[in-house]
Amino acid sequence: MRTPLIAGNWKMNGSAELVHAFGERFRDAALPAALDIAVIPPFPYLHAAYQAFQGTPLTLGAQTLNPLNSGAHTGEVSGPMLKEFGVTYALVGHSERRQLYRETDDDVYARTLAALNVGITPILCVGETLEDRDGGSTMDVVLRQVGHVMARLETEQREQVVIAYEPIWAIGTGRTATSEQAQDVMSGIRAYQGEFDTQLAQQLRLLYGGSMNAKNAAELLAQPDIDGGLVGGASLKIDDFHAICQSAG
Ligand SMILES: O=C(CO)COP(=O)(O)O
Repeated sequence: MRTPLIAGNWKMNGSAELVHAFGERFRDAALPAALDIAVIPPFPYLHAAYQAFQGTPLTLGAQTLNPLNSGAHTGEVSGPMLKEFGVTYALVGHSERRQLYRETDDDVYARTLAALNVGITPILCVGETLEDRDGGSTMDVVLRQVGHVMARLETEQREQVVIAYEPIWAIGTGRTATSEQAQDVMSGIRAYQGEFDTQLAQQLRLLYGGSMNAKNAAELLAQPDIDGGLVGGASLKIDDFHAICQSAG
């Protein structure tokens, strides 16, 4: 049985005030019993969030991490630093990092290892462009991104990874993948994992991301291979994020 995970990626948004509001709101919120929830704010808010989320079901995630533990890398943040602030999850390979910051599949692999090495659960983000989809190469692109990381990990490492399927054309556009489109790709990812290890494939948590909101979450989350959501814009609105969490029941 896979425990659903709803993760809110704030990207370069939010405020200290919003962190505190989330802590307050989720302290006594009605939520499904079996549900993991993560809030993934920008780095400067991690400490405040760590404190504000004590006694709530909210766990913390980071939006990226450097593959190294320390060193002369101005502007970067490492896995051990994140671990000190109680970070449970780290996004790796988000399409915005791949596109805007030129992260390659090798970079994504290195970041995945860095997270695993400090006991942080990597959320490996994969997804195709509209051009890929229109050209019929969605599955090739997605499985290349998945395989580049997963095929190089040991079994015990692979067990720790969460995969988020985020079609790039659905991110921030209001154009969600239909539940059938998402299910098709996500069952393909699970089947691919099954080629290595059937038990692992059954345990693998798969999240959908791309314009998930309070209205469409229930239908997406009802798909057999969708175990949760990676939510962008709607994760900044407390009521909407709470409603999405409730849909995961
Ligand atoms: O990129 C996303 C989450 O990582 C999705 O963002 P939106 O929910 O704003 O489309």
